[in-house]
Amino acid sequence: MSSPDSNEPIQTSPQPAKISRRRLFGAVGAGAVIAAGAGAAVGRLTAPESASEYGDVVAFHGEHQAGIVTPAQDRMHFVAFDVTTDSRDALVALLRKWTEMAERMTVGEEAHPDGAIGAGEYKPPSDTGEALDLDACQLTLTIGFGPSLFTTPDGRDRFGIADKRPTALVELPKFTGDALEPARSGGDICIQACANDPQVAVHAIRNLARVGFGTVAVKWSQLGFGRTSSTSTSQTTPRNLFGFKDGTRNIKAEETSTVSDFVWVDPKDDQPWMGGGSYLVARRIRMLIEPWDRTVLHEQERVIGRSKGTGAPLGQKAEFDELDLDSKGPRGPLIDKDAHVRLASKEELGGIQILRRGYNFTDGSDGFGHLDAGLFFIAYCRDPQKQFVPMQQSLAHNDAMNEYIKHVGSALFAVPPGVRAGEFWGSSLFGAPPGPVAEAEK
Ligand SMILES: C=CC1=C(C)c2cc3[nH]c(cc4nc(cc5[nH]c(cc1n2)c(C)c5CCC(=O)O)C(CCC(=O)O)=C4C)c(C)c3C=C
Ligand SMILES: [Fe+2]
Repeated sequence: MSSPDSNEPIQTSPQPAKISRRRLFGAVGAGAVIAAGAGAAVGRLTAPESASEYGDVVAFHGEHQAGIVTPAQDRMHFVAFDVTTDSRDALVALLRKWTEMAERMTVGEEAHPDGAIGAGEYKPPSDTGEALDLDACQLTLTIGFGPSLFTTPDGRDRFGIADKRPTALVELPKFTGDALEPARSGGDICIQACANDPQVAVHAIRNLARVGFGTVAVKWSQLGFGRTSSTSTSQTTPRNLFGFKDGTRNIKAEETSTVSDFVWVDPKDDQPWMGGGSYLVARRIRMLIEPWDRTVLHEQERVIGRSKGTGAPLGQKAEFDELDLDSKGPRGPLIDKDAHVRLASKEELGGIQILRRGYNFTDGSDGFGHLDAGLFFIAYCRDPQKQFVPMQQSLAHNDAMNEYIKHVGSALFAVPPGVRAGEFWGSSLFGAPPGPVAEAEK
């Protein structure tokens, strides 16, 4: 068992008991107590491989927010909000309330104590109810703050935090080939919900959005399935919608010094309130599935730079063999000059790395008979301007994959450090002392 203040992944019992929201209903309070009381796991090294493990709980409290290096779950619901008030007090009250709700939902409780049925027949229920009977399913909720929260596009400092905006938190530059849709880009606040059951992730976002009425409005949201990265060495590498293993050379939680160098912000980097936090880059990348599906296997593998079956780098045998960027094959370099893995590799980028945590998406078809599908790319980095930007510049200019993809949405958020008992999401930014959650409207 981990301490309640740690969200470091830890080894847990192999078969944690299933916990039902109903059984938990009204029985216990804080996450740690629930985890212990129900015999559930608090964080784990291995990804769940079956429904029987869906009772797992990932600790909400800790030095860092959960949902970054904690093992990537199978499903995601991501939302970006606009803040619709100019009142700092209203915003802080909402962040406090959201924190309290997140503490509850991540251990499998209803969003509020009286929940879906407890407030009586003559009040709208304070929990929407669709996750009743479902377990925590490793739900993680991760919050981030966009550049526009600090200064509005017309230059206003609505919440008195303009001087706390980190230098790294500026809009991403336009990259070659970008076809960004404003309605799928930006946002003042984001919340990433990941879980092993889509209904649990959707329930969490729905209930957070619901209590935000009058303070925030949903700007855009995205559902994702089939994680496209591993964030732990114990997870098998999943496949993306091009059919390739994705995440083989991702940063893994167990590589602690790489994680410190490339994921967590040091308090001395810039703004001390961001110490222990990170930056989240989100890109909705449409994958042009039909042309890809008509492309011969040899070309698909050349574009990626890896074998489709094994995931091995071209010229190698096994998935985790080293990339050989120097050797020549019969028709030129083993891994082409414009292969995706070459251009995104630390070897070609002066040592730069990022932590990827994206999801596949399919949003029906586009009206022309084409699948509207792709990769909802999420990266966490210590400084997006020094990591994501040069990497994406290199890919945007030269990547052979560009023929088959289109970036249609983009956003950047500062992800504050983790929450400790008595704190709330963003308390290091807003400097407000710990206190009870204001009883806001339900
Ligand atoms: C700016 C960063 C990246 C974007 C955008 C991106 C899009 C993208 N990637 C794939 C599929 C694969 N990517 C793979 C490796 C890989 N990709 C990035 C970065 C971006 N990808 C990095 C840093 C790496 C690792 C490079 C290395 O060091 O080897 C792979 C290979 C397997 C792996 O290592 O993960 C695949 C496959 C798609 C389909 C896509 C956009 C739709
Ligand atoms: Fe990639």
